[in-house]
Amino acid sequence: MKTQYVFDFDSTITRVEALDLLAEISLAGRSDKEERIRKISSITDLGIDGDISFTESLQRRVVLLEARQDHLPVLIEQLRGRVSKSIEENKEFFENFRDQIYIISCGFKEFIDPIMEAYSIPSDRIYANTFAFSEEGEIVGFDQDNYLASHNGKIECLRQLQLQGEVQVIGDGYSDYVMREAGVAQKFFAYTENVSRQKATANADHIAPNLDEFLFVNDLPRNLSYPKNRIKILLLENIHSDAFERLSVEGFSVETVSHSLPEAELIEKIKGVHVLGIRSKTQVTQNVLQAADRLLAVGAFCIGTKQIDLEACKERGVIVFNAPYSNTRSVVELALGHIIMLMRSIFTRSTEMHEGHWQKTAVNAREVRGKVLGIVGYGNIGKQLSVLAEAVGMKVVFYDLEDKLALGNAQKVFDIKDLLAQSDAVSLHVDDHPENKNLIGEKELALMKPGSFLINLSRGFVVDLPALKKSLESGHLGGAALDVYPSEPRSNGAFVTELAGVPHVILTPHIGGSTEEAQRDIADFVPGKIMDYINSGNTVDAVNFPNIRLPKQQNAHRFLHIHQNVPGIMAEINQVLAKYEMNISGQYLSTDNKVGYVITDLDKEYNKDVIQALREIEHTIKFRVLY
Ligand SMILES: NC(=O)c1ccc[n+]([C@@H]2O[C@H](COP(=O)([O-])OP(=O)(O)OC[C@H]3O[C@@H](n4cnc5c(N)ncnc54)[C@H](O)[C@@H]3O)[C@@H](O)[C@H]2O)c1
Ligand SMILES: O=C(O)[C@H](O)COP(=O)(O)O
Repeated sequence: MKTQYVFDFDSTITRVEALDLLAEISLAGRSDKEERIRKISSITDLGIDGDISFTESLQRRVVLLEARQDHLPVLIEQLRGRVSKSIEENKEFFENFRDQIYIISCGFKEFIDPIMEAYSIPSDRIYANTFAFSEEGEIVGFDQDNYLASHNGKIECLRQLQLQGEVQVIGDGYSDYVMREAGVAQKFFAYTENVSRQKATANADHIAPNLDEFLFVNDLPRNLSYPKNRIKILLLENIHSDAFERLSVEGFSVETVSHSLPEAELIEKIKGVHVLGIRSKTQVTQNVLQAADRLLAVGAFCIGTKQIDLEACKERGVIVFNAPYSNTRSVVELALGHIIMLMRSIFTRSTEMHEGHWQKTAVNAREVRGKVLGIVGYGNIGKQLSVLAEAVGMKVVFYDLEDKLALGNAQKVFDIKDLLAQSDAVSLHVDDHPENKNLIGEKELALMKPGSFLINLSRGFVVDLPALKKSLESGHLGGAALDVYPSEPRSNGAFVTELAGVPHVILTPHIGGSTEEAQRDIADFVPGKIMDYINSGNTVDAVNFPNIRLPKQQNAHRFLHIHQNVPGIMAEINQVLAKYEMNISGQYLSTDNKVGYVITDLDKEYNKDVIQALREIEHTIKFRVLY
């Protein structure tokens, strides 16, 4: 016997309560509109939660509505645009299962019928109230004899239908779950895509945040192979709330933690997580990855990615994204600020003022105009700094391991020693490669011009701090500004550094990239990349993986196969596809020396056994089906 699916309408099929919307239309332009709408909404809720009888709720609302027949076409038009997103996306389910679907609603057939007609559900499968009109076309009431106009009317309505087979109710309110409670339905799915009501979720056999989840649980044909709400995303380190917002709106289940987690805690927390979001503090090690049983992607919500074992991620088919430019400008502005503050002895003057001492002097206060700025590491940040420093009149020299185009009037030097010897300020912007440890040590500091300044906003391990302290205390270096340290705390709180208390030293707590603009931009950029990968398989801008931009596919299935790059594997994949007579509409491949990533688009219908066969191919790392 076939399962019968009984859907509620308001706030389930549609995102809104239709009578609330009707009130907006019928009361438009009235001075008491807001007051009446508030009353109607609260009466709606009282009825839905079962706190007053439904008949009473309906009567009171109809009086307040003062609606007319000619308001209904406007309402229907607006409702068409407010169908729940996942219901719209699974229209085919309604078409294919229309003989097993009923709508039982305490709303009104006058607006439900035309909406459901577009979903192939005929009027005779829709059970709802009907309006009563005056001769002038005013809505004056409703058919009081309809079961659905009375308290617990849905129970009686469903009982009268005498449906055979299991009856599943999908709805958001009290009147829906009581059908299961009364024994006329066997299962109740609390539908929370639009509203989550405590009484409904507490009494549900299953909570369905969208129709995809309902279809997945019932193993019914659906638009998405895996519901998005089942994809768990863990965001650590106080990532900007826009990221949470974007990913949640997309339908993913997102959890946030305000700080970084040590390895042991992350090992526990990572289980079942599909996407991990971190910043510069969280170490994604082999051990963490071993525990990560569902991990598909890691998002570094920053520039640096050396905190992540990129190779181990790749070997496990875990794609890593970062935000390579989002905070570049913020770092540059702070670096320039540090340079100016050091040249003018601003922190010394400011400290004196805080201690109640007025010291107006030009000693050790110089303009930056005409001074030489030495930039070590002429990448994204180094280049931007070069441009801004020249704009304030500095002469720029730079040193990079790679051959780089000099911007503006900047001069390339071929040996770091030349840069150190001629610069009034040296600013470090090298990447976080381990070989850069102690790039600036005792020897390099000794080569710097007497009275010059060192600025480090790259990585803490790049500078030998005891050597820097010695150089500053000896009076050789004029001052320093540090934003990064060899060891940084996981969360805000106590911090100790040997540079504390040393004069002419500016210390900032790794805030180069911590501006509202940068963090907002990162929170937009990285989730965009993650969603692109999860939803369509795109790996454009992945840090550790072959990059591939895929075309959008209509009416097709997409198989994503990640494998070790060994000879013959493509042939094997295609043999399997041929064996199962897959009709391939597109195939894309990208490889590097370790892994291969092949994407196959197929016609809608296919033999599901092919999935297992593809998974079983030797050297397969990960396999995913989209749509
Ligand atoms: N303080 C902060 O909040 C903050 C924010 C963002 C980035 N950063 C750090 O800033 C640094 C630079 O970032 P980016 O986006 O410009 O990186 P990038 O990769 O664009 O540039 C780094 C450049 O350094 C060069 N380089 C590496 N080692 C070198 C060496 N030993 N000598 C000379 N050149 C060397 C590389 O060739 C490259 O051109 C990174 O370490 C990054 O982690 C810090
Ligand atoms: O790599 C980076 O972008 C910077 O070091 C900033 O890191 P954060 O996001 O941890 O401040």
